[in-house]
Amino acid sequence: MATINKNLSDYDKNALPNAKHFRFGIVVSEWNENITEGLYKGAEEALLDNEVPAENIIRWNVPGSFELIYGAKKMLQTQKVDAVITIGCVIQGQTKHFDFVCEGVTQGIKDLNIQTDIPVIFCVLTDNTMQQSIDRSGGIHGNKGTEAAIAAIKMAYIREQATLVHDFANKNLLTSGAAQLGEGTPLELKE
Ligand SMILES: Nc1c(NC[C@H](O)[C@H](O)[C@H](O)CO)[nH]c(=O)[nH]c1=O
Ligand SMILES: CC(=O)[C@@H](O)COP(=O)(O)O
Repeated sequence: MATINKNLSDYDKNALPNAKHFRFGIVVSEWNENITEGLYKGAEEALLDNEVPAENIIRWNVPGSFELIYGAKKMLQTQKVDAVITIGCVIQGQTKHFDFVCEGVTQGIKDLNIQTDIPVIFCVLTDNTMQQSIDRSGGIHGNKGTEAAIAAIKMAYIREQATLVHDFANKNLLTSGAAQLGEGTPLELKE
């Protein structure tokens, strides 16, 4: 389904996990800041709407979308976050630079998701025109920043649950390799 067939801002709050205890890093590109500020606003509002405390949202700015990769890497290495949202807007110019920036950012953020344990969300518009970017950062098609924040909440939850299951299994494996269910042993949420 293409963006024109769905509103990027639509989500069902009741279908989302509790996000109050999660910390989110948001790395924002300064290129096309009229767009990236709108994307950030959408992401921030969606996190706050889901009761994420303001102090649990850490924002860093970087010069351009290509620097989102390094900014996200240092954010997840140093800020004890449960997910990172990378926000950028790349618009086609006269040269092939657009292709290389878009490919580089896409591959770099993909690599972070493979090489680290923290989900990194791709909120980078790669548009042909400024109008397309306006339409997707709070315009007629909604806000991709909102979509990214909801994805960040869902992925932080998946990471939390996967960690619990992994730790539980490691602590309670029988010689057979089956997980031993202790009598009334509650799963303790990791700090
Ligand atoms: N043209 C756009 C850029 N270009 C700059 C690069 O992202 C990068 O900052 C530079 O090559 C130095 O490493 N960045 C965007 O975010 N959006 C553009 O449209
Ligand atoms: C994505 C870009 O770097 C691009 O907007 C720069 O414009 P140009 O290709 O005209 O140099």
